[in-house]
Amino acid sequence: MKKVKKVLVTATNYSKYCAPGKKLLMDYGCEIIENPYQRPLQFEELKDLTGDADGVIGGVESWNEELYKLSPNLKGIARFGVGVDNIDLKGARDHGITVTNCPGVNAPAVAEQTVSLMLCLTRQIPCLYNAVREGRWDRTMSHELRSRTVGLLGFGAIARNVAKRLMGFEPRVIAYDKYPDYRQAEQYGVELVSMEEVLRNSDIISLHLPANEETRHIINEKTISGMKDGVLLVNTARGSLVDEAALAEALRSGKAGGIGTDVFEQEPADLTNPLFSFPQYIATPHTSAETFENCEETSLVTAKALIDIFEGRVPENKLEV
Ligand SMILES: NC(=O)c1ccc[n+]([C@@H]2O[C@H](COP(=O)([O-])OP(=O)(O)OC[C@H]3O[C@@H](n4cnc5c(N)ncnc54)[C@H](O)[C@@H]3O)[C@@H](O)[C@H]2O)c1
Ligand SMILES: O=C(O)[C@H](O)COP(=O)(O)O
Repeated sequence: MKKVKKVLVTATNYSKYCAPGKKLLMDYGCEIIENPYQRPLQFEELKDLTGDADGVIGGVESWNEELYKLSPNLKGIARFGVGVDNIDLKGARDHGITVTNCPGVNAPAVAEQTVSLMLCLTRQIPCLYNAVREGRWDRTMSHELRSRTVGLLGFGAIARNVAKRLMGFEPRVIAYDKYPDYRQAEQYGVELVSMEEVLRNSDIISLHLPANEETRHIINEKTISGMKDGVLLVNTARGSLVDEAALAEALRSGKAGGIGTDVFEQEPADLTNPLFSFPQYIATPHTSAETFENCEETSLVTAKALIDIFEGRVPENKLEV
């Protein structure tokens, strides 16, 4: 008889919204252990849960050598998303653990939230809502996106979905990517330029890069000084891409006209962070990918990846180190 596989799910929102993937795993004969907290797990919590897991459907918690040693049965980590900056991939390989992610699956959801943040900033919707509630009939003027230049840093799956969704608003869209794909850029009506040109020419800059040593604090005092006065910044990628102290200074000096973020250097967000004192700073709690549609699709991709691993097949979305 086939041994029951234990699957630890650390990704949040799984129990309610991931029925298709959950069913696939249960039909295969898996026992599912879910994240008892609706937040990223800490090491101490993980180590108590991972001991006899054969597979993990992972969120943004950290996976490292110490945890791999405490997880002798672990054969696969299926990342419930794209970013794998939280997973020691070499360590996983050395312990015979296959890691997969879900490239492109949550891109429509994240792009939609990115464009929503852009619109909130350009049309100043949160500030104006507060004004109405406080009895100020503040008929502030705004720009339309059709007169703006939007600059994308990174032109991968999410950035392309942003460009596609922006088309109807008719801005000029420029982008920088270390590995430029000119055919894709043409398809989405985007001009590929240098990073300096994105910084210098954009009214709105949106970040769509992976988090790694090279991209850490890519938005800092120096790069901000190369931006237009009054620039609007949107970050739905990772908190580590920005130096939050430099962002606060940019808002204080007026160099930045507004900042919209879904991600933070520390999550959950630290409310003592000076950024929260600026009304032009708007934030969501890492929810860009939290849509019903994405959760269902991602649950299927992650379930299929783990079943492939349990069956000894190489999943198509296996990450190479
Ligand atoms: N807020 C959320 O919920 C959420 C959801 C999904 C993804 N993300 C984050 O967004 C990031 C981007 O996601 P994606 O699906 O577009 O990934 P992707 O891999 O499709 O795109 C990333 C792009 O960045 C480019 N790139 C890599 N390093 C670069 C560098 N140093 N300089 C310039 N370009 C570089 C790559 O060539 C690629 O085109 C993910 O890595 C993840 O961290 C956040
Ligand atoms: O990298 C990602 O895809 C996002 O951060 C979404 O991951 P989460 O749903 O686990 O936050």
